[in-house]
Amino acid sequence: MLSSRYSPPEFDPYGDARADDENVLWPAPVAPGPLAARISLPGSKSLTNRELVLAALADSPSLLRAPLHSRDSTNMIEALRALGAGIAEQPGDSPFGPDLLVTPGELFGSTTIDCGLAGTVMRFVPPVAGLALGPTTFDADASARGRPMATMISSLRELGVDINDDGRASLPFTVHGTGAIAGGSITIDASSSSQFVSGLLLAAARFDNGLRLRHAGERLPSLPHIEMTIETLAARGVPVSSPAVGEWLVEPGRIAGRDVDIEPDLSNAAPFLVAALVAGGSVTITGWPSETTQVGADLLRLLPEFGATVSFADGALTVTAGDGIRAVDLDLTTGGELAPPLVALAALADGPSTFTGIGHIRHHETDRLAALTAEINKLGGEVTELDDGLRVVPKPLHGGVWQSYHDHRMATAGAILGLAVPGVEIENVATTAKTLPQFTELWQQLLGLSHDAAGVATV
Ligand SMILES: O=C(O)C1=C[C@@H](OP(=O)(O)O)[C@@H](O)[C@H](O)C1
Ligand SMILES: C=C(OP(=O)(O)O)C(=O)O
Repeated sequence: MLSSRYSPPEFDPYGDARADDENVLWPAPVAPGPLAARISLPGSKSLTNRELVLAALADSPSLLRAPLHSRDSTNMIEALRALGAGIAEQPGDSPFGPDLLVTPGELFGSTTIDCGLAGTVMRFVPPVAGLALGPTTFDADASARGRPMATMISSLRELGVDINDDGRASLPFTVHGTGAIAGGSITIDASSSSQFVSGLLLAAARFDNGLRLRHAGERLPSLPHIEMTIETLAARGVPVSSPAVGEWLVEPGRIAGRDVDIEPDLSNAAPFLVAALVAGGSVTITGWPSETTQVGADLLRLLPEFGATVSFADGALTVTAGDGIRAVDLDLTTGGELAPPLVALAALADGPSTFTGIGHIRHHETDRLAALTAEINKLGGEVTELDDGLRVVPKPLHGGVWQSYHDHRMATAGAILGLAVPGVEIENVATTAKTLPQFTELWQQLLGLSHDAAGVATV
């Protein structure tokens, strides 16, 4: 029997309960044998939060079917409600929570918005607040206050929005909305996050003069997420043209309401699929879209590099283990959010691996390069930070406490190692509620385990 220090968090996705609990250790279960699992996952964070913003800015109501219900989506819903959007639950077909009917309303400020830990809330909502009448103050969890915001603050100022940040160029700050944003032509440096580009594009059709946005910087990470923004806009009748690489043009115009099915979160599929390589056997994720802009689709290309076989049939993706885990040399510029599970996998591979193109993940929920290095090395591993990545040399690992740093993907990366390494205990596994409040239950389902009333895994 596993330790009994963990009991499942009581997370109310619509309440203001803080999911994080730093004083709890969750004993990560060791895989009891090769897997034969079929798992369904809740909706995509990136799609849900884009569709919520677009629905709030649209000119008629939208129905979001099978949206994500998690801390990030709750923060987004509360933010948009506070600014005047009507968002009501409606029974739907998803086992993970109700559909959402969004009725756009006149936008008013005079409110405070809690971004929690959500990059999508802190980067997508300030332009909406600029379109609202009255001041809107933005703040976030202490651990997220340091995430880069300077590009968004200076962009909005250049587009004609008054922002008071007391000279910090970071959270907290107040957007003094006047009900309109002039818009125009600006050049930004989005090297630290693609979300600056997405946040500006999502609201740009509502700017008086639209937006000509140019990125001039060392690098542009997470391009699939920008593609996702462009595609969700196109589906609502807003064309985004790209006259040159790193340049986007949005004419002023209406944003249409629409009913939309939210795809399952393919980035949250990563730890479950990776588990097949660690434990052996196979893992199937249901509802896998045949076409998508989600970067999780890259797993079809990436997991075979580690030795897996990937097959797609009847709308489900199956990953089957090969002989062992192969070392890799990967540039993850486009898919930085996939790095934590893949790095954990590499720590169990048959030779040294290198990951590059991910300098920007130092600015995710935590400095993920430092956090992965510290935690894997604490278990006996040998990970070295590079300028823009990590070098991972597999070593025999031992159990120990794995810190999560308020980072859902750090918590799930620890769970991956725990499949193979007895005695790994995850601090604050509840932080997975950021995008997957059902993580521990689904992980037990993955392993064919059940849990008792106290949430302790049993075979
Ligand atoms: O727009 C989005 O939904 C996201 C963009 C990416 O951000 P960065 O470009 O900051 O990596 C990604 O890592 C994040 O999880 C979600
Ligand atoms: C970087 C991530 O989140 P956020 O949307 O808060 O940036 C992530 O989910 O990996």
